[in-house]
Amino acid sequence: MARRKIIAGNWKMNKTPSETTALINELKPLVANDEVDVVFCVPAIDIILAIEAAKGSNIQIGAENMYYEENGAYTGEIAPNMLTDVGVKYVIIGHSERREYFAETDETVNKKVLKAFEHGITPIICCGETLTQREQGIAIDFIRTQIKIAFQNVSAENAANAVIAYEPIWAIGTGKTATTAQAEEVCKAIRECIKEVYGSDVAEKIRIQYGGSVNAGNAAELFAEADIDGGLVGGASLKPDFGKIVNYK
Ligand SMILES: O=C(CO)COP(=O)(O)O
Repeated sequence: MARRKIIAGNWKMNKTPSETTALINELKPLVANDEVDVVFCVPAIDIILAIEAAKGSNIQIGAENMYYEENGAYTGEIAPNMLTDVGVKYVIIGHSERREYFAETDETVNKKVLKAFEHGITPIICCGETLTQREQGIAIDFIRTQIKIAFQNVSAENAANAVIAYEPIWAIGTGKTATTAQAEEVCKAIRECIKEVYGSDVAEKIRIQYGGSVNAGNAAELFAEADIDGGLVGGASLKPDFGKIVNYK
């Protein structure tokens, strides 16, 4: 079964609201491609303007984070219904930068994933090993644990619609991409793990992205792999290069 590719940009902590409209207007014609899902995950304060600017294009807007409670005394957090209220369809959950700098754990990732589905938002669930873990040969074991905890109590129907982003931490923002074989090996292992939990139907449907120094030069080779269904792109998503990544064929 052919899975539709999903190519998402993660703007991280870049671009002010005034820069947002200009960047989306610049990229809009470059990312026009009806054969893939194109998502821009932008800072919370940019979301409303991004949605406005993306109107009439194939770009869907996502958030970079979300809290797992409905509302209340959680200063500084964004609730799921604040995102759906303005038309957000995707949310990145458990990016390694959030795990490292903002104390996110596999357990909070799981709570956020469940909450996102409850609100009809598709989570882009991030996983990935450190360089030490890779060198010690425990990368796949580590990622299997991340995945199993992230999906606890997630129904098969929801799991089939989830997106997983495999992002080796040592490849993020370093210019050091995993080789195509390394990326495919782990994405395949993730699909195998999903198959063990949910069966082959869900495993065949779920989309698995690769992220970590994806650029216009390596996207085509990565996305041609059997288990890589697109990319989560950081630095290169802020430039016209993103158009080349989306139109990688
Ligand atoms: O973390 C990433 C996307 O979420 C990858 O970032 P870079 O593409 O800048 O390496």
